[in-house]
Amino acid sequence: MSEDAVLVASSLSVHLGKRLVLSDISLTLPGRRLVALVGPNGAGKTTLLRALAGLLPSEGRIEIRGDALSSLSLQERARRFAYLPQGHQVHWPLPARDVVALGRYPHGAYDPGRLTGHDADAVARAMQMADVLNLSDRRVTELSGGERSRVALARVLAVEAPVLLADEPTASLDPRYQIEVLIKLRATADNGTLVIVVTHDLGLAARFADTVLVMSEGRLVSQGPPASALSEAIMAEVFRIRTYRADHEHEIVLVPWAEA
Ligand SMILES: Nc1ncnc2c1ncn2[C@@H]1O[C@H](COP(=O)(O)OP(=O)(O)OP(=O)(O)O)[C@@H](O)[C@H]1O
Repeated sequence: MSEDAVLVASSLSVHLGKRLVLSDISLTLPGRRLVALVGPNGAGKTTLLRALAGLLPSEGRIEIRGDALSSLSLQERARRFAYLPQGHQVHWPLPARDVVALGRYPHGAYDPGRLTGHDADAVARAMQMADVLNLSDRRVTELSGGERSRVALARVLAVEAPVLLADEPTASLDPRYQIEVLIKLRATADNGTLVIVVTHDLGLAARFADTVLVMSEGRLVSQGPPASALSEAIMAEVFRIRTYRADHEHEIVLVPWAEA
């Protein structure tokens, strides 16, 4: 394993029922990276995130900071992987602050009403980062979809794990918050975390990610910096689209434009 690799997957495969859903995926990802995981519907992105976090049985080997995932207790896995599932919903009328405090559960904070100073600080940092401090006392069941999404993001930020896995964290957000969430995740990566974000927004992926992983039919078909991983050839072959490409303020602009 290279010295600064945080997450290594070797020959990872996943069967769901009788279907081979992930096939022979190998990855080596260092910390301090924002990685976008993209691919058409059904390509296997959610399955890969869940397999990496050990939430699904898989064949192959996964190492997190040099330790085999299979050797770690469930609690230790939950401390090392913060996982934001797709369309995360909380159905209990808890105050937003208590939902965010659930992010400290893997650290032994079992009662959100009685946090240690250290846990309370982590919760406050996460709420500040996700811009939800003003929602602290509001019941999550009474928040808008976008507000709930940001509270859910704060919950995973509060874990302060070395790896943050987020499945479509911008899906129900307005354009300003989509950009803001990516800026926050970018800052989280810059602070040392390996952040892996599933997204269908190729423009956000191209602009904000250091590395893009492209999946198709359960395989990793392209990986690297956005400009090469999201080449025109990959766009045509994997997504069946052509894109408009430009530079703006020294960033890549990539807009899905037409069918290929
Ligand atoms: N429990 C299951 N049993 C069998 N097949 C499954 C199961 N769950 C998912 N699949 C299949 O596995 C494949 C990958 O699903 P996955 O949810 O990982 O894709 P995805 O890339 O995240 O898709 P999307 O962009 O639509 O969210 C799909 O073909 C899906 O139908």
